[in-house]
Formats: sequence, structure tokens, C-alpha cells
Amino acid sequence: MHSRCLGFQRVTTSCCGKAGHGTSKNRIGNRGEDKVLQVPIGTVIHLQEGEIPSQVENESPKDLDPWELPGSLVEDPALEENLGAHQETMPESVEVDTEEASVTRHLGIPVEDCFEDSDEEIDQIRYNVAELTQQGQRIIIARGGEGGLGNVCGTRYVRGSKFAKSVIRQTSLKSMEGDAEDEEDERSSIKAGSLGSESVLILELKSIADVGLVGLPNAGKSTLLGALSRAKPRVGHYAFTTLRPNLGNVNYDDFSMTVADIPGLIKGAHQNRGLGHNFLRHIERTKVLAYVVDLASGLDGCRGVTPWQQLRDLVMELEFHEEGLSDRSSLIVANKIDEDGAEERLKELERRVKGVRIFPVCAVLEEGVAELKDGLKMLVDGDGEGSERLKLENICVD
Ligand SMILES: Nc1nc2c(ncn2[C@@H]2O[C@H](COP(=O)(O)OP(=O)(O)OP(=O)(O)O)[C@@H](O)[C@H]2O)c(=O)[nH]1
Repeated sequence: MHSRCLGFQRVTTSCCGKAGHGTSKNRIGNRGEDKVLQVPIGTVIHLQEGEIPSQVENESPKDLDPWELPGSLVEDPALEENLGAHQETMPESVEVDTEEASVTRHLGIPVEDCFEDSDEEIDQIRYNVAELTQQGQRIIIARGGEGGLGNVCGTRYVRGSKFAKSVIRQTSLKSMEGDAEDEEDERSSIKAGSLGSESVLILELKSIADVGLVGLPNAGKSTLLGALSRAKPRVGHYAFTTLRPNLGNVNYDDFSMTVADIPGLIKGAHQNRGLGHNFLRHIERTKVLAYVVDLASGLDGCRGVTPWQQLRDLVMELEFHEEGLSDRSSLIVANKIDEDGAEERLKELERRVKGVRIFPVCAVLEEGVAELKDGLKMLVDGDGEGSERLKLENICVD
């Protein structure tokens, strides 16, 4: 398996071990042993080479953290390099990617380094051939080799089952009905097991959560997730404490929802700055957005971005990544209301931003969290029609 980066992995797999050879006394060789690759929920499969995957029965779910890729996952070192680049300014014009461009861009940072293959091979990728959206869901991505046929009584198998027929067709026995007694012929009629098929896949991890907490680094998203749910994400006073999304369950008497704390967003994320695409793609599948802003940012003469500018940057990044990404039910969490000067900031935020509800919160002290939970429930439970969206034209930054 080749690991490229969190979110996208290119996988070459021959799904099963080689099948066993047929043996004397009419024994069919064993099927090759299954090779099982576990992936997190939300994995989308793009096919570069091989058969279209086929669905099989669901298995009983295993306790897998949906965010963890089992096995060794090598994070892309290019990401770490990018972490320092978050002060960059936005370009004046941005091209909207096609899906193909998006996937190859995700895969290659730059494309040539990640994909040693030619453009022609990239052209052959079939996108979104399968999706794993449920616990225990299984699909076959490559077929195992068929066991070799034993000698003597090939004909009995032909009469017996479909399986035997297909095996016989594939192995093209030359003299199935011939001299069963002839020992030499018996030996020559023993067939080798065949190799399993091979597929080259690109696995893309997209998350599925009811609510995505989006905000600049240090806005307090992880702290808020801990206050909303029993999740215990890492909290730090430095940016990018959260390197991959944390997920929490928010429970009500008659209802529950999943909330994802999505790693800190920065200007230029759509160009893969900071954690870039690695979190933007998680937002694609969240139903509701909760924009978390730091009310205290830039107060007391410290460097920082005003809450209204934070919101503008966030919406722009989402839209640059994918047009319409911000067009979903939203609310604003005005965090750190406990800080000096934050109340005045809140009033100004309410003057400058229209169209969505604003919930003042102190995540560390869990103040305002109950009201926020009610607000989130209304959006998640509703059908989304007519609910509030944060639009650029409704944010006044001047
Ligand atoms: N005063 C105050 N500080 C807070 C509040 N919420 C969070 N913080 C602090 O803000 C800092 C950042 O909090 P995090 O929860 O790690 O922020 P984050 O948005 O998850 O940060 P990233 O992981 O960089 O995305 C920590 O030092 C928190 O203790 C709050 O309501 N009031």
C-alpha cells in the first residue's frame, strides 16, 4: 500500500493470496486467502485500474474510530511545510476545479511528485465508483484467484455447480473426459491455482457529520466540542492543535447528532495552505455549519483578526474550495465572551453580520452551550429549506 496523505491514499492491491493448486484425488486447490483493508466511514473510491468494486453483505460493525485509518498512515510531509504559510493573502481570481483536477491536485502536491504515472493514466481514473458510508459495509475491490482443479473427475464438477463450470471455463482443461485411469494424464490434468486480480485505487476520506465546527486556528473549536459532547479533543493555546477532525456525539432526550471539529481554517486553505484540502473536504458532507469566531482576537492591541473578518475569510475559503460549499444551514458561535471587551465586540458583530443567528458562548466555562445546542438541533432536525445561510454580502467588514 502506498500512503500519500491523510484523506487521499493510493492503494495497489491484489485482493487475495494466490489460490492453491489442484491436487490428486480430485481435490480442488484452496481459494487464495482474503486480504481485508479496513477504511474509515466516509471513504470514497476512485478507480485507476481494475474492476468496478461490487457490494457484498454488511458485516457486523467493528469498533473503529471513524477518523482513524487502520494500519500505518503516512501523513504528507508537504502539509507540515505548509503550516507556516498561513499569512498568505488570497489571490484575486480563483479557478474552480473539476472533480478530476481536484482529486489529482489532492493526490499530487505537486502532482508529478505524487503520481509517477503519465497524464494518460490519470485520465483513466474512474471517479466515485464506490462509497463506504456505513459501519461494517464491505465491498470487493479485487477477486481472489480460483483454486486449481484436481485430476480424475472433472466431469463430476461440471455437472455439479456453477462454480465448477466457471473454474473449468477459466482453466481450459484440455482433456476433461479423457482417460481418467491413465496416471500420466492424471498428473498433467492437475491445474495450478490462478493469481488474484489486481486493482489500483485512490481512496478519499470524506467525513459525514451533522454539524461541522469551522473557524480559524485557536478560535476554540476543540474546547467547544468538548463542552457540547463527551469528546475529549486536544486543546492547546497554539494554532493547529487539531490536525485531523475530532468527532463528538451531542445527545438530547429524544435526539442525537454528530459534531465534527474541523481543523483550523486559514486564508489560502483552498490552495492547500495550512491543513488545506485535508479539512475542506470534510465540510462537503456536513449538513450544518457552525462558524466559531474568537471574539477576543485583536483586542488589547494584540495582533488578530476581527470576528467579522474571520467570518468573511471562512466563507471565502469554503467558496473558493467549492462553489456553494457555504450554502447550507448555518449559525455563528461567538466564543470567548468571558474575555475583556468581548461584550462590545459581540454587539458590533451583531451590527455587522445579518441573516444568521449568533450564539455568545464561553466554551471553557460551558456558558451559553445549552442555548447553542438548541439552535443546532433546530437546524439539524429541520429540512434545511429556508434556514439561515451566512452570505458574504451580509458581512460588513469596512
Ligand atoms: N478565554 C477563553 N479561552 C478559550 C475559550 N475557548 C477556548 N479557549 C482557549 O483558546 C485556545 C484554543 O482553543 P482550542 O479549542 O484548541 O482551539 P481550536 O479552534 O480547536 O484550535 P485549532 O486546533 O488550532 O483549530 C485554548 O487555549 C483554549 O483554552 C473561551 O471560551 N474563553
